[in-house]
Amino acid sequence: MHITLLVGTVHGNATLVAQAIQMAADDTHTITLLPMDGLDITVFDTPGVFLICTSTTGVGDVPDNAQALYHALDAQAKYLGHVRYGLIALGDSSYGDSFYGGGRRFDERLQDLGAKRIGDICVLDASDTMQPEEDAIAWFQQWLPLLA
Ligand SMILES: Cc1cc2nc3c(=O)[nH]c(=O)nc-3n(C[C@H](O)[C@H](O)[C@H](O)COP(=O)(O)O)c2cc1C
Repeated sequence: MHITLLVGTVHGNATLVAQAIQMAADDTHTITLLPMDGLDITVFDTPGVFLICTSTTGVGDVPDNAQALYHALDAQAKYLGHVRYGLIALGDSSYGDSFYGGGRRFDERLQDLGAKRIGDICVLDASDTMQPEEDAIAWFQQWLPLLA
């Protein structure tokens, strides 16, 4: 199965997590890692499933490189009932109510458009883990069988 791994990041933590996931994939899955920069809703026409890996900036906002794609989900809104996705959300619980808000924004908007999230959100809390890559890989190994 093909997985398109969409990465939203400010300082690169989400990219490191995404690269670790890509390295951890077995032979039955191919993963294309795509920084979100400049993407629009047509990326969801790609065959296969999607894995969104995004951090949060500002006060619960999506990273700058994810703004175009996030806003395209409004500006180019269309039914995404064919889309299945997983979500890895980086954040820091010290931000209180805006904790992993960037990931939650994508999750809410994609579900508004009919997309189906597979599995629970993988929340990587900078205040809680020193090993986000390892945590993400452990989540990913549990997530893959849910795609069958
Ligand atoms: C300026 C700034 C604002 C942030 N705002 C939030 C926030 O509102 N909610 C949250 O959960 N994390 C917030 N964070 C924490 C980041 O999401 C977290 O450090 C993450 O690991 C950064 O990943 P990145 O390097 O891929 O952007 C913020 C970090 C910075 C530097």
